[in-house]
Amino acid sequence: MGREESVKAEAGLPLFDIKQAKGRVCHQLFSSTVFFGICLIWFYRLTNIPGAGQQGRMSWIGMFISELMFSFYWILTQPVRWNVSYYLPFKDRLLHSYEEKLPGVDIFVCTADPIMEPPAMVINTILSVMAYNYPPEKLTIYLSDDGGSNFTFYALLEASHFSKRWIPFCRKFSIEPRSPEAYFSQHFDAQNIVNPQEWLATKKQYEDMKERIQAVINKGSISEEIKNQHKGFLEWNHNVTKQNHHPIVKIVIDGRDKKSLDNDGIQLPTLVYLAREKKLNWPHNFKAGAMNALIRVSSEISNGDIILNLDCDMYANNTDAIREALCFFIDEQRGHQIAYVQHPQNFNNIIKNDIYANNPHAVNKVELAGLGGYGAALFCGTGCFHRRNSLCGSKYSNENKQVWNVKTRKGDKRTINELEQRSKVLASSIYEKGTQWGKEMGLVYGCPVEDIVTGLTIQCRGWKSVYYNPEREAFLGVAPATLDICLIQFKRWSEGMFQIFFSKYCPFIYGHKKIKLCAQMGYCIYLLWAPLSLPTLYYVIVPPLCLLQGIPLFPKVSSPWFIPFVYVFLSRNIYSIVEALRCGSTIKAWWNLQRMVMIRRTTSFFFAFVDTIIKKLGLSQTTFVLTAKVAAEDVSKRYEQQVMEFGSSSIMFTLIATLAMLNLISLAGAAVKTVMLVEYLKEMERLISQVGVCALVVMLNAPVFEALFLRKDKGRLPFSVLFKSVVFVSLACLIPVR
Ligand SMILES: O=c1ccn([C@@H]2O[C@H](COP(=O)(O)OP(=O)(O)O[C@H]3O[C@H](CO)[C@@H](O)[C@H](O)[C@H]3O)[C@@H](O)[C@H]2O)c(=O)[nH]1
Ligand SMILES: [Mn+2]
Repeated sequence: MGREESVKAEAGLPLFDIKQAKGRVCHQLFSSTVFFGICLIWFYRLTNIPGAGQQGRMSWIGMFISELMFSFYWILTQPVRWNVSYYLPFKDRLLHSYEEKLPGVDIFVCTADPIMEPPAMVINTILSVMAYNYPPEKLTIYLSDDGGSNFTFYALLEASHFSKRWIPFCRKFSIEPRSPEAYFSQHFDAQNIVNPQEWLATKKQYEDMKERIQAVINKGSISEEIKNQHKGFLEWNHNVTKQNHHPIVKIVIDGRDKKSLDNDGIQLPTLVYLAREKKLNWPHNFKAGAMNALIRVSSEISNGDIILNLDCDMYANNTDAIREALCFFIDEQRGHQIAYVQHPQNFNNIIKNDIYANNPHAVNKVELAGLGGYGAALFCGTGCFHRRNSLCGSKYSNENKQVWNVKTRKGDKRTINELEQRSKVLASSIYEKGTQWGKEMGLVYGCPVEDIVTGLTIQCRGWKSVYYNPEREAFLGVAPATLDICLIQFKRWSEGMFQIFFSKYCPFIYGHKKIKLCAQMGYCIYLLWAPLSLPTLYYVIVPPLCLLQGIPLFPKVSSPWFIPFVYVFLSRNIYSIVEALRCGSTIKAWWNLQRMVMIRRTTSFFFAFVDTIIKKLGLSQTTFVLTAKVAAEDVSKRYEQQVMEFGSSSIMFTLIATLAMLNLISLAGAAVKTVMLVEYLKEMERLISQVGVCALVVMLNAPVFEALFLRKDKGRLPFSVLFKSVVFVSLACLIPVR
């Protein structure tokens, strides 16, 4: 077949395929046996409540309620596991038949603080997306700087110069990934470098640039010499602070300009710097506000039909990612239903065995893929391609097939100044007053997980969404490298999600008849993280207390009722190990995950639960605690060595230590009593399950004990935490258990 003919033959073919994972029926059968076991446990709990006045009655009822909550949560996690689906794009078909019809793509990169998100990191993300394999005249990149920092602006200018060398270099040698930092930090075999001279020169230019940026930041101000190079610096008079400044919009590279060429004479993509206006005491709605300003400003400047949004640490790791994502949107049969294509969040700093469980293998490969199977992939805030229309609030309609806008910016005759002036109006803080922005239009305001709630509203307007998890990760970011940061991040997430559950957006109500019941349940796997803290806390507090006082909470080992408990416990855990291994995890990583799950639930989720209630009562306001993307040298070193980082006496750490100590002391107490008291020994057959539960908690907490007793480095738990935890545990042991 000649090219012409093959183009014709391919024109009508689907651009993507959906494959369902095998074993659905098997899984359902397995789920039903576990469910049967759960029912037996309920029955046992109900029929064996200690009588009024008997010791342990309240504790028993508490166990029953906790187990009910666990069971209910487990039920929520099942439907997604029956519908795991994989989406496969055919980018070659796109290449052959649609090259001229490619739509404009606008890429948004968000940053918010030049200290926690170093400009050198931000521009690596920018450079990686500028070098995408996509027609540059159809590509526009926007950097939203909520930090309003001239350092970030300066770094962006530097990046715009370096891109002239970087993009042709990437093209010529087809290099991957296209973030210079990530590329040059790979291990290279000298023989494999095609052109060592050019390679070295590019590397040198990159490193010089990095040094210049670092020098400016170290100095703490920008020299007059640099300021004279670009009139954009004039925007930063001494009134500009992070929280308070006028809107700044600068078109750094204008793709229409005949002079904006790279070193090979090829057009550069358009590059825009934006710092939306901020005023003290005026809500700016954090990232959601930044995204909405980006949507408006970009509609003025380039108005690409497709929007890719990225956090500043998420560099592009696959040059063809745009083309792959486009397959889903452009497909002639099903493409018009799709609002967004979400990629999983992957990180390039995951260490062996992943001590903080930053890479949730089973979530990425099973749960999210299962939700995707119901057409309700979550929007996770970064690594997501959107259809501009649907993000702006339009409803899905079967009739309106999108006509893609294939025009480039070339036809736009407005001057840069006109564009910037108009954009400033759109980026001013009063612009949204009295409009539907943050409600029906753009990202939804008022929630720390603006992404999840926005995704849900889009689906409830009739759109479908795709979860796409390609073999080669499309984006890689920076995962938290200390326990503290992890827990704060999970607190923000769990709090935001629980807020959604309690708001008018609760999937069971808001999504009723709009998304599938199984998808509503799937959403609640995450939305109900916070309340899951309660039964977990119960399970790590009450059994050890009861053990100390010799009150049994589980059936005897010889009783037939012991079987459902063992079955549910073993089947759940063996299943979860198998699932993790199949998703590419390791046993050690799985074990670390169990520890992190326990710690998150008893700290982050618990504080999130409390804070959500306080907020519901109107006592405080929504906040967004930014995740730091850099760590001190010794901290990073301990991270590399897989040593947990504590190093402070935060209230979360005190809670972790207290719970660990409680279980340890209770175990020790039980051991002493077994040896000393004959009656206690007789009860052992009924207490042994509790010994098991406590022992498990103690084993999971091994790194906590190490940090309390053994370590000498700065990341250990301070003595004050040990002291407080012992006091709390002693007090707890004095409480009479009912
Ligand atoms: O006022 C703000 C606060 C944050 N950001 C940006 O939002 C992104 C995410 O912030 P980060 O601190 O990295 O939060 P993470 O916990 O890593 O973010 C996850 O969770 C967020 C919701 O809680 C989502 O918005 C993110 O996309 C998702 O990666 C970053 O690029 C920030 O620069 C802003 O632009 N303005
Ligand atoms: Mn992040």
